[in-house]
Amino acid sequence: MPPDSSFLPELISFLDTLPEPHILCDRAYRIVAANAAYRRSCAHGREVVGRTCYDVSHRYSVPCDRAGESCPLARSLQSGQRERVLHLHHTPRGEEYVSIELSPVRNAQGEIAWFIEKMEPMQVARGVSDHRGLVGRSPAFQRMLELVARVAPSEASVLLQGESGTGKELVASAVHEASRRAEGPFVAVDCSGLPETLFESEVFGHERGAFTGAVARKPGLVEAAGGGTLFLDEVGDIPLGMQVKLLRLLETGTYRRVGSTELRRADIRLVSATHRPLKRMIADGAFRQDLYFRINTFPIIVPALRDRDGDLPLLVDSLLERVAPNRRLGLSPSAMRLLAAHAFPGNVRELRNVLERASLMCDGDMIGPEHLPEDVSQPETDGGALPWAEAPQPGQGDAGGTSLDLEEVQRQALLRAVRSHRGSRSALARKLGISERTLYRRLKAFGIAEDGAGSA
Ligand SMILES: Nc1ncnc2c1ncn2[C@@H]1O[C@H](COP(=O)(O)OP(=O)(O)OP(=O)(O)O)[C@@H](O)[C@H]1O
Repeated sequence: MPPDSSFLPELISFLDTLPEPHILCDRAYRIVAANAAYRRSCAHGREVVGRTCYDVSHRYSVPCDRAGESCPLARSLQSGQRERVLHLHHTPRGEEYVSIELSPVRNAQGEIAWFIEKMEPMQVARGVSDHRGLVGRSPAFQRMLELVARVAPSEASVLLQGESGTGKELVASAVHEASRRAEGPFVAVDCSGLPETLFESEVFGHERGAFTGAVARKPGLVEAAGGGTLFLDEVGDIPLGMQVKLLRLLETGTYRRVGSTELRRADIRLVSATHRPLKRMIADGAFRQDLYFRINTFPIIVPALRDRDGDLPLLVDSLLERVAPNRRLGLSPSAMRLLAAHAFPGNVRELRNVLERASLMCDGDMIGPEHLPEDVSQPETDGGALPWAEAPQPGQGDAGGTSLDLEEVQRQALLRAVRSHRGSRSALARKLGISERTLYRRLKAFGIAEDGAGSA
């Protein structure tokens, strides 16, 4: 029986009033109508009615789930309810990430006959080379981005976990940009560099005369982030004494400036990040469990570069645009092969450093193996490239869960790097794509001496 379409004119005229792009599809994936917002921002003069959604958005000849992607329509047919996914869509502006919400519409017999598809372009990430923001298209990257798209519109506290240099700060700002607070400020605090007393006055502010040197009243970072997002980087480094104050802020939404009794109301959304194993720190008494639950409403693992299959060429193009914006630099196939064989323990930050150095070494337009640093261009002889494959991989082995594995991988890799390195500490830091201060901190945290002493 053909679906009852008598109510379609009313439905289409309702869709026309909605500000976001919407299309109406039938069960055979055919587009029955597109609203004014879709025609304005997505169609650009192309006729889409009568064509299938997979043809228009993906240029596929078969539905997405038969082309290896998740299809919200098939999922909605199965679940009988609303479904959301993130897809890379072909648009007149090139390929874009689009957050799709698909709602089934039932006919008089109660059967699903139509689907309303709402599409919201996600501006914070690109699947093609770009000179700013997050880029990537690997499955691991898309899984992470889908979580960002899901959580961003809410007020939930987000905890980003991942190795150093994976782009946690960029992901935090993507959460902010895709949220309702995007017009407000994004304030980042590096918790690793702040001793306890300074932390309190920096974060909560202080009154004049609150302590020696407090010559004027100063608003804190919580106040500066009002109406926006507060990003606590390296949250695992917050001293225990301060953790309780942060917990109180999150539980009551209020705080006091140092030296003041006045209770002030905070208007922030919290995003935190760490490369440290918080669960193990809780067991060791170094991190409060109650605070952990407060900051970790929505955990997101930011994948390591080695887990982002196929993203390397895209990242290389984007980062070359960033490090040498006025040149049209490319990579020779042999240089690309060397990069692909390298383990990148310092992740995207290390890749960026390698490319920045190569761009300075290369006078022409083509970066070759000779322009790459030795540990990348001569992996076998150097021994400095970190043997990640030999280290325990996240998810393998012991009972501590993801964060414990992550820490063990990092410890092992650092130990090997220190033992095989023949040079200064600053050279090692450069090679790993981290600052000397961060290297020092890591060595201390992992109990590794500078000569590589420490249990394997
Ligand atoms: N997906 C990505 N696309 C483009 N650039 C990226 C991406 N991920 C990381 N970068 C770049 O890599 C560098 C490191 O990123 P970022 O500082 O956000 O890492 P991090 O995980 O916060 O590091 P840390 O743990 O040491 O603070 C930055 O220059 C950032 O622009």
